[in-house]
Amino acid sequence: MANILVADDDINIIASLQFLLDDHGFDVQGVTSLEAAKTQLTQHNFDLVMLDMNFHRDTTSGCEGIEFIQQMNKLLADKLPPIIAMTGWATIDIAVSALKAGAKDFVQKPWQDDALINTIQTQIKLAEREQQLELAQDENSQLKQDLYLQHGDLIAESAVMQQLLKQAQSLAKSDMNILITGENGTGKSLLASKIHQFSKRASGPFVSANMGAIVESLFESELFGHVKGAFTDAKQNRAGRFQMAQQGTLFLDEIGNIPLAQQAKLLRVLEEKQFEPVGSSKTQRADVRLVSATNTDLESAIQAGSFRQDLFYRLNTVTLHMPALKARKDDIVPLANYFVAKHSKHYGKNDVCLSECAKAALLAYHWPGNLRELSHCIERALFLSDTSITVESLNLNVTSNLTQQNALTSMPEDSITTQAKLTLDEIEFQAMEQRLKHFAGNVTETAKSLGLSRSGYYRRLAKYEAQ
Ligand SMILES: Nc1ncnc2c1ncn2[C@@H]1O[C@H](COP(=O)(O)OP(=O)(O)OP(=O)(O)O)[C@@H](O)[C@H]1O
Repeated sequence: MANILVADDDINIIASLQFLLDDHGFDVQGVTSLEAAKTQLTQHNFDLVMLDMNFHRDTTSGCEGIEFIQQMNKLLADKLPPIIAMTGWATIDIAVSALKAGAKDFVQKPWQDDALINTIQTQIKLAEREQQLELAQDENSQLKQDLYLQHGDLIAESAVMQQLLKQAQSLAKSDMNILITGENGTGKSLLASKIHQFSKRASGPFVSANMGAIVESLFESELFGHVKGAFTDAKQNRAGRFQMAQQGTLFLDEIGNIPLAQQAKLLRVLEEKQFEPVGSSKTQRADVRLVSATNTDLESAIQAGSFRQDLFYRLNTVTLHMPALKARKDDIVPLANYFVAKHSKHYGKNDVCLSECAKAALLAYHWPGNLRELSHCIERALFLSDTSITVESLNLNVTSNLTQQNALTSMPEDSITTQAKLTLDEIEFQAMEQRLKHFAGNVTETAKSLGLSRSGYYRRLAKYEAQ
């Protein structure tokens, strides 16, 4: 039901509008002064304002109404609902000035009921459409980010992955919340996007948010959005992930990283299926299917008091575990071939293949960084290879930056030349990758040793992955 504020010093006008609008299903709040109108507008959400232009018996200039519109536009900007100016007979100049000041339309008193209702409905619809447009623009940029996930191929030849996919496919049809566990780089995000594609919500958006990369002070704004002016840097209305994911799937990655204080806020949305953007008291329905992922042991985190048990139960109606790459050996060579094809295309190389010895080496390696490490390992090897990827070009025995230096010095001359052609970004990325290997895939330790926060680490990683 739409809420309408009627501001007029004549209580008869308020009463008759209340009567008429009530009859058409609107909720009406009446005020007889501009001060009261200002209080209402700053403290509550309205869908429309009907504003008289003169509030003192002896004034007919309309200046009071016009000044009020200008003042409210400055104060509330995008949060200001559409205003319809009410003018008396023969005051067309006032109506024009009101439109110039920011009113959306005007009606002349005495009004015709049908025309008035029509004007009100049109303005409310237009305002809604404007809001949806803003939301769609935010969604578009988010969807572009997620595109690579939506179209990513998923290689799963091992029995364990076949079984997991079958399970995911049947669970996807329900609307249950799903928790995906597994080490970093095992393909949790990719599985989440597949669950979305298998689900009834496939035609809706797939929106992801990395909880490890969100600064705590912006947590609510990121998830639930904010309205302009809600805090110092809130220059525009902004849709949060829950709004962007309406009728689709929201993927919360690194769920174990949500600070305790914020966990309560997420829990409330999951329990009540509704939320309010920061700075707004307008409640919105959360029509999303939640898939979350973690590489931490949430049950231990619950024991340690750093993760809420009630939130855990809300998130994991069902749990899917992504096995580490070393536990699905049958996938290693098909995945390596897939990455060779993918990166070859990117670098314009043709007909590069894995030597038999290289395949054996890939199978023997323990892959602490899982598929992400395999992908980067193949990409780097492609740089160094012409027709065949050899064991040497895979460079698999390196366990620290120091040994990486040694390995570099023992490389053939032309390989060093190729390394020397790497950009600073590529060198930095290699260093991050080596460090991750050194800490056996533990992101917290890796980030700490590089002097980065976890979120800083993920931001850099995301930058390379987008390249
Ligand atoms: N089965 C698969 N087939 C092909 N590519 C895959 C597969 N699984 C993962 N990948 C690719 O490996 C990389 C890492 O996967 P993804 O980001 O899904 O892992 P993750 O477990 O979510 O990692 P993190 O825990 O670090 O967020 C991505 O580039 C992804 O496209």
